[in-house]
Amino acid sequence: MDNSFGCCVGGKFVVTIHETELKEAIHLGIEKAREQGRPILVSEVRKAGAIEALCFFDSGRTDFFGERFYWRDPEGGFYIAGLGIAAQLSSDLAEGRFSYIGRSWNELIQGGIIVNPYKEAGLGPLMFGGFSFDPHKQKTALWSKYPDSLFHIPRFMLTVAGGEAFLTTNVVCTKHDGISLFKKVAGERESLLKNIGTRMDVEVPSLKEIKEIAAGEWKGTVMEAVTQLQEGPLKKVVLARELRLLFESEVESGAVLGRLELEQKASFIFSFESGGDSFIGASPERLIKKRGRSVRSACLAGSIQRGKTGNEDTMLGNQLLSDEKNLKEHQYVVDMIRDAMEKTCDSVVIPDQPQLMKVRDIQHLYTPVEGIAKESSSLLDIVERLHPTPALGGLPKEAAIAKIRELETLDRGLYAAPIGWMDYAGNGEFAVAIRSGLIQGKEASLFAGCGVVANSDAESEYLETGLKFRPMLSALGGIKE
Ligand SMILES: C=C(O[C@H]1C=CC=C(C(=O)O)[C@@H]1O)C(=O)O
Ligand SMILES: [Mg+2]
Repeated sequence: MDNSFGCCVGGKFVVTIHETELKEAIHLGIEKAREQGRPILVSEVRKAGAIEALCFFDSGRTDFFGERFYWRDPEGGFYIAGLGIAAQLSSDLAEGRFSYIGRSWNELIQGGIIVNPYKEAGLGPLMFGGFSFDPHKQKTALWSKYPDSLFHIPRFMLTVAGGEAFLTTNVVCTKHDGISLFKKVAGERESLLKNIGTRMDVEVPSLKEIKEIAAGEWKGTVMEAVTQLQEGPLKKVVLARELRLLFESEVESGAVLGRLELEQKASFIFSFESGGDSFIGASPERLIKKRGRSVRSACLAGSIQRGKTGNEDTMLGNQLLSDEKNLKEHQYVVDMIRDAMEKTCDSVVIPDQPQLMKVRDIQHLYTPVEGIAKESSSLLDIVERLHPTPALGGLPKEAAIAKIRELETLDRGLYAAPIGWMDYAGNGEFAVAIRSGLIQGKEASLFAGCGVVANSDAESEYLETGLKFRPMLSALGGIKE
């Protein structure tokens, strides 16, 4: 199989650099840091010519390995790629973690010097990262590189929006810095931009082995959950399992992202590196998008396979639209999201009936949600209200999380959790990090779960999780077609 993907087209990229603005801004930043006795964030945005986001990501492969992130939205027109860490917000707090990160972010950007003449969201100072699924769950070594809340403010970031590319440079100035800080950052930027467009094709290495982690035990857990769901008061609980993959050599996330981009056109594509590990995925599920006060969310739950022919696919879709078990699984999500959105929004619009969302490997029941957020509701306030929706946790929320903590052997880490970004104006977007995996050198863990309700069948749920592994398995060369 040919696993190679070229990512840069056109060969030559010209980026015009006017250093004066960054130089002046850093100079001012250092002065301000001395006056105020605290660090000052400096951020400069400029147009970047025709650079592809994945190309930019790949060009940081050596110098910024372990400090990169990548994001593409499902509409396909918006990309961000970050290299290096200008600042980091992290915490293992379990209670109040969303507001802690929100406060830390506001402190960091407060009084910052921002040179950004453009109107687009996702430029200038921006934090990218995520929150673990359940900060109360006992941690294992699997997720040791990711604190429960982890956000990076990149040194360099490429944003592609509305067909144009923008380069952001972020620097935190302290009272101890001098003008050598500018020289250092400008030098890094110059060598970064020189590297773009000269990358070699990267390949996903051969897959040696796929280990199913405790599949039999997992089915037993589903049956146990079904018994408890029949007794009430729990209505739904989402249970997940893991595959562990072994490769011939180290997996380069740029190669995996290239394949996900081609294969999963209707999904969010993301990657978030920390300490040498890389959390990566292709999620079809939006948690929340915010632009100004306009917000969008999605109810996504209830699943069936894709058909081999157009007719079969339509038939399966119709079957899903009228299947009692899946409709129930879906309705719990709609009810909870409506409630969470009504608490944080002035108005909310949700259609009465679900429609189908078809992605390459699976089809889902899908209900879009739109609203106007209250003046006082920040993006993170809404994330906190929504996470986890019953598509990832269950219903009632707290009881379901506690049940997962008790029954599931998997350490979910960032799987099924909010991953995304927020800029300095409060715009941003979080997806639910499903159809995902954690790459660790020559190994990777993949995760998939399913909504268990009182009339679930363990074998069908097992097969459904099999479908949900496919996006990552395929990108990693684990599906021979
Ligand atoms: C928990 C996952 O999917 C959720 C999203 C869509 C459909 C789901 C379902 O039908 O069970 C799940 O709730 C996963 O992919 O790991
Ligand atoms: Mg399901």
